[in-house]
Amino acid sequence: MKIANVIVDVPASSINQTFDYLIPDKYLDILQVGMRVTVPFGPRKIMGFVVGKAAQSEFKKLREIDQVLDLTPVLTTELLNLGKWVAKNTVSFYITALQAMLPQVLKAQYKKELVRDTEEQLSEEMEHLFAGRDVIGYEEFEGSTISYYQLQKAVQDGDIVIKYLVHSKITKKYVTMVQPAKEPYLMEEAFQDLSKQAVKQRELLAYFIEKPEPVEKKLLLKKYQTTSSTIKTLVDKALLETNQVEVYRDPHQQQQFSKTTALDLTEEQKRAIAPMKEKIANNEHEVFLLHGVTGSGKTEVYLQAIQDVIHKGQEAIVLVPEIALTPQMVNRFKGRFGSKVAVMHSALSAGEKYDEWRRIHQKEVQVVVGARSAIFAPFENIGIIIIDEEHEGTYKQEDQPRYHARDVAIERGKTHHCPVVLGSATPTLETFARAEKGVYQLATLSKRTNQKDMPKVDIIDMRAELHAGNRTMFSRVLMEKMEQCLEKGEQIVLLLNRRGYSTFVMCRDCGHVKECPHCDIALTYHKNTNHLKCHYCSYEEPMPTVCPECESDLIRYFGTGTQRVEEALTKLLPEAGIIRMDVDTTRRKGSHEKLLRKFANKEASILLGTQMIAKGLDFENVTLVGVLTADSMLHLPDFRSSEKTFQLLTQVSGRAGRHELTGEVIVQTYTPDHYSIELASQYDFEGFYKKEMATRRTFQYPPYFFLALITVSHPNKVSAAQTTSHIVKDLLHNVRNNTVVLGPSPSPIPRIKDRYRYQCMIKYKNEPHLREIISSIMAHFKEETQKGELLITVDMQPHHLM
Ligand SMILES: Nc1ncnc2c1ncn2[C@@H]1O[C@H](COP(=O)(O)OP(=O)(O)OP(=O)(O)O)[C@@H](O)[C@H]1O
Ligand SMILES: [Zn+2]
Ligand SMILES: [Zn+2]
Repeated sequence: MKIANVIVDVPASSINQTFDYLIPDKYLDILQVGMRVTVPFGPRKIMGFVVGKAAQSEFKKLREIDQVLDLTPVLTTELLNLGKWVAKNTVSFYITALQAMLPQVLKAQYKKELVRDTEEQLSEEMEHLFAGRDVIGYEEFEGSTISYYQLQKAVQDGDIVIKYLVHSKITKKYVTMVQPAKEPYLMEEAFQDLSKQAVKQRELLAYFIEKPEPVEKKLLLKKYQTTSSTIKTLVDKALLETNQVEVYRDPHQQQQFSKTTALDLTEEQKRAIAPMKEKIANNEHEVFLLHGVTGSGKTEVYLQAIQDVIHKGQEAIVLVPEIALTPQMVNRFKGRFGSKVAVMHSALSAGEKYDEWRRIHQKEVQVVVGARSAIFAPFENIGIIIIDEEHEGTYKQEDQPRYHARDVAIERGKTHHCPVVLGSATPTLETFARAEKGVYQLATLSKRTNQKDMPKVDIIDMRAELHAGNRTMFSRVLMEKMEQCLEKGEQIVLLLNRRGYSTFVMCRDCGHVKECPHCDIALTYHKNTNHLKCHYCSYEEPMPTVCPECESDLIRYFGTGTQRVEEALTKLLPEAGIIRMDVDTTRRKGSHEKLLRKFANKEASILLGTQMIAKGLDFENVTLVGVLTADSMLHLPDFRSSEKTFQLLTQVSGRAGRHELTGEVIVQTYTPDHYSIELASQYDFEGFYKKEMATRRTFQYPPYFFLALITVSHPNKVSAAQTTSHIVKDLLHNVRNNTVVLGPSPSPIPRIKDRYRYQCMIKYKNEPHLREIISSIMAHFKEETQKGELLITVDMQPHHLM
């Protein structure tokens, strides 16, 4: 097999095919599928992945692979296939999909070194190469006569470890360890021989006679108040030896994890977990929906299912939404499984992410807890995949490749013959519908583990407040409750949902919101033209000056930021400490955690924040939850706005009364009788599901129809519009009769970075060749897109329609 099929890193064109390269002799024995290589491509050298090997090529004049970057594959065959699947499903490039599976640092060039990892004698040539050192540069090996195959063998035997030294600032951390070089009795002898004046040397020897184990040099020096030269003297006398040991940057190093053990499950939990355990035991794939109210003990179910998987020697992937990946959450997994757990989330530095990835790659851990991209963890024997809060939008990647982690999870679950558990108090309609149909198996937890009822929710009509002369953003009831709460020394969570502010227009007198007559979706206010527009069907009208319902002139788009709320609150309740959590206060690394810790330590009574405070938090002293404006999301130009409102209200209500103290929730709104608010206040998921499903059916939205969104952007507005209408025409030619093609219409954000954006939406029920159709339409514009002016992006199953 002298030929390698390589996918090259050129995503700018339509290059989705492999290129053949000759494998130079020196790499013949070692090159494996899944390794990264550099290859000549035109005048340049670029990176690529080896995705196959062959004995022959249909091409005559092949160029040679330049360098092989890995000695062990970074992508398994499963991941290579998965990459193909992702590329196909999301209509993106294979190379882009492969890149998405690797940590940032493996997408770049890096330097390597060889680290000796055994005390045993290496082969003669190897000993010669290392020449008494523990670490040597990879170039030294390449300059030697030792073959790649010999090296690979030594690596496989665990005698030598290859470490990546990344060019950028991301480097590994080493510490120097000191240990005795001789048997204890010989050390004793040496101690006796030492002159009495050599106080420090004697102290160090005495230490190692007592404790003949490696110790970190830094600690040793500190303990005995001495310098490196003392150690060096003893090393020169062959009494001590030092070596470099790599330490993984453990982001959770500082924290203590108190060990937990499995709780006795409640009857409901037992019933929920039983079929999962069965599937795990039998290596069978199945998708479960674990539908459990907030505080019903879903996490305990995950933990005990994972326990089974670990027992079997298999691995588990747990996905958690980014913002819920708090120390609290991590502790629950580390507390149960200790060092078997790797954590992957975006707050880690690139180096830390790489370290965690490598711990997975080297099978040093069996569980990974992480945000979206952790779904690509390079495990090879997966026993369960869990997606907590499965309804969360962050599981959809909003960038190429636009995959949904849930889809990838199910695909991997099939390959590994293992169960996939989707957990949520408020599953998406798509998921719940599948569970109802029996495509997924439903497991329900209907009660809180503390045996308490869900906290009572009061809906406050803010229009009535206004009419009663209260122009603040806090209703009288909320003020009163907050004061009572503070008197009792209990804590408050206040949610200000900022998403969507100032895009929709509402009458402050009657709560009327302008909606599109054809789509039942709020119109978006366009400041530059002073018009209201619908982004689904392009309908538009001028911004009204008075409310069409009640003729009040208080119709406007309004905005309230967390900062303003904080200021107002400080004036009203000067004695209450307030912690504000929003994008501004959590930008710095670790600040999110710090703020939560402060709140947990009761350094403040009120936690005020955006939706990032709605998830996963579990504070026993929180008895009051206030939602300042429940409607703010309701009128976004998004068919999921009711669903998102219902989810958010349910989640945030779930933060109250999770332990001994009884909780209470106040929801302020201008539209108190909107079904998503009403039903959320009654914790009536099924009621909401039925109502919302009917709406979706009427307006032809998921889960009844699938969506695909094509966005075209171009610096020239006319070109963008024309290309889009060209695409619409092409689509209409090719799709089935019951498929709806909408557009061209301007994107909700009509211009980004001086590019004009138009979109076309496809609503379809069954269109088996849609991806091919779209691909071929895109190929039609290949020349233009290659020039860089025109950009066409495809989002299959879009989550946001921006
Ligand atoms: N079988 C059990 N017996 C006693 N306590 C339990 C049991 N299972 C879970 N708990 C406790 O109940 C509380 C709520 O459980 P958990 O946080 O797992 O619920 P959840 O459904 O994941 O909640 P949320 O969706 O709100 O995050 C936790 O403090 C947990 O330790
Ligand atoms: Zn009005
Ligand atoms: Zn419309």
